[in-house]
Amino acid sequence: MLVYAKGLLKCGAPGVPFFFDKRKSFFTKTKRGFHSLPSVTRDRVHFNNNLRYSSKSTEVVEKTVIDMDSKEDKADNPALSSYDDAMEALSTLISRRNRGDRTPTSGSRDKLEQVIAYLKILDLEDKIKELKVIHVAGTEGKGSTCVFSEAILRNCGFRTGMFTSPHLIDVRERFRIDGLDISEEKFLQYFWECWKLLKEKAVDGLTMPPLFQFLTVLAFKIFVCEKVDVAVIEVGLGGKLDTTNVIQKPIVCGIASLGMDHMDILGNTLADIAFHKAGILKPQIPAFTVPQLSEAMEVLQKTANNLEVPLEVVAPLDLKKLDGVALGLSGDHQLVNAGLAVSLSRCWLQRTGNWEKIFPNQESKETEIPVAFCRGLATARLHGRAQVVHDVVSDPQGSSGSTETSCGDLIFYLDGAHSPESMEACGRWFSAAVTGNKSLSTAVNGYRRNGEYSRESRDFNRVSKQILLFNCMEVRDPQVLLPKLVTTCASSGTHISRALFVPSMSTYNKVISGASAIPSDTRRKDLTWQFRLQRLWEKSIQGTDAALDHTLKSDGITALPPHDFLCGDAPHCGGPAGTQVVTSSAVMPSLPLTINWLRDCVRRNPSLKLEVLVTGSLHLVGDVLRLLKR
Ligand SMILES: Nc1ncnc2c1ncn2[C@@H]1O[C@H](COP(=O)(O)OP(=O)(O)OP(=O)(O)O)[C@@H](O)[C@H]1O
Ligand SMILES: [Mg+2]
Ligand SMILES: [Mg+2]
Repeated sequence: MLVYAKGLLKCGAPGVPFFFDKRKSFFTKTKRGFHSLPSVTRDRVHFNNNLRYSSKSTEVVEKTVIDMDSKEDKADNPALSSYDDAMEALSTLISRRNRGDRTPTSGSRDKLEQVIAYLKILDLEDKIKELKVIHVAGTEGKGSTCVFSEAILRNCGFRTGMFTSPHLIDVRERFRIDGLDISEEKFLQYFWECWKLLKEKAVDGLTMPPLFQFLTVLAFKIFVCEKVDVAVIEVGLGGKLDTTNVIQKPIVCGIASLGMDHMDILGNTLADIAFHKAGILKPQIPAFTVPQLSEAMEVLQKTANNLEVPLEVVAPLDLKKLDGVALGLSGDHQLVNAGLAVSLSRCWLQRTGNWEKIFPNQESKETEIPVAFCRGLATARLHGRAQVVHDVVSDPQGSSGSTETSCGDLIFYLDGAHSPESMEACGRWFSAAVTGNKSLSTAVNGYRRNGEYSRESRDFNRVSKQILLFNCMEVRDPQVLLPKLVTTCASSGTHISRALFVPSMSTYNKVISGASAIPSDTRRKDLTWQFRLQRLWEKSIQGTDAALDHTLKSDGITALPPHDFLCGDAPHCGGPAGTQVVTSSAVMPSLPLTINWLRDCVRRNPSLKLEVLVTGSLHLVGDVLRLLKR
């Protein structure tokens, strides 16, 4: 359903394609990846898609069969494994905490020692000391800062490795080599090498690592074997006790914007959070951060002083210095991340002795941004951060293949904000994007179908509606997140007229790939959380006190709202028998049904331009991208 535009950006660098080809068949793949191994015949391939969905609660997927013995055989011979086998093996490493259970676990202080033990088993303990690392912590903007830094150094001619989290669609997104997700072939090769060694040697006191620890040591394995010049590494959670903090001597450290998230683990004050993040600073290794609230900055500065770290606060990037080039990631907050990335990259080049070689005439012009840096900043890409996707809704009655259909427009604005500060950033970006969208020049971090520009003239006759598609994890506080979003949008002139609350499809106990099957919609879901979100929306944002379970059928499945729910000025009217309840929101039974319903809405109303902000959870954003991609 989706077409992306791969074009030349203003600075002349080719745009990086966002979605890569769907997975090639296993047979092609193994032939390409493992030439020396015996050829594989179809009947030896074992796909384990035998899944059952729980009828009870939050999308828990239970495997009816876990055939791990045969997985071990595949570890001996990667050519026998499919990508799904690797995902299934990975899923067995998911611990309680990954599933949203935040009960404190004991022994986290020993965690880094445990990671070092895994590195020893993989013969990586000394080799990772050779990696030239940029290490980035922070509450918001870590991933974006990493992506900008990686793109800058790649455009300066270096072989780059980047490890970020989380992934949205496929676990390989976490591992980029030279700016591209690692190939399946290489992933499987390194994955099984690590898996096998750890399985063999990790016994008794040292069991298999939990998921994030495994992924981190796998990243080290990949970067060492791929001989990257620079390894850009994002902290998973916090800093001090994070698995990535086994890095002893990075070239430079970055601390992105700090805010209130993961308080259950990091502490309830900004100072507590800053203390954990500052835990990545290393004696005398230069560090950069962005402007922070004084409560956070004091802690960062104190830690830096104790470690004799030169800590520099970097101002947001001045767009004028980019010579008219737009950043590859949208939103004003990205200027903050880009500024940090420029300083990190420059410092990395200087400390590795490359700055003078590459820019012999640039010493005196430190304040200028080299052209290679601009190219990196303009071509950096990251899914689900201020990403715009124009959906292509086909008109069953219209002339097929024509861009001039009689359907309305459906545009998704996707941003994985999930903290109060990022909600504000997201609200500002959404408002600016929908207001500026009339010029149709905003979709840098997104897609545009061919011929889209022909629609411009029709925009005058369209009725634009901004609606919200929202979910968040239960550990987060929607009482803070939702009002932050709505008031930020309102103060920038954007009124969100309707809100849809929907459960995510992704599960916390299964690692899936881009090609994994989309769960069927036939199962019943527990929508208690979504009804709570809706009640909150109606009460504290709309000021209504409606009895909201009117759409809930007796079998526990909600009905979809009528199609005119989004376009008319009159809000949704309905209610239990004999009552009239007026709402500006709805709980949707599932994400696939919601996307289809939105498409139906614009099919039925050619004058409607639906601008859907998808936010609150990176899982939700990833799921929507996955659905739009198909
Ligand atoms: N500098 C910033 N200030 C405020 N919000 C930001 C900033 N940078 C990014 N964001 C918000 O945070 C979201 C996540 O951005 P990004 O992936 O770069 O951060 P992250 O720290 O890696 O997040 P995560 O905790 O999901 O790993 C964005 O979608 C955006 O809403
Ligand atoms: Mg976060
Ligand atoms: Mg991240």
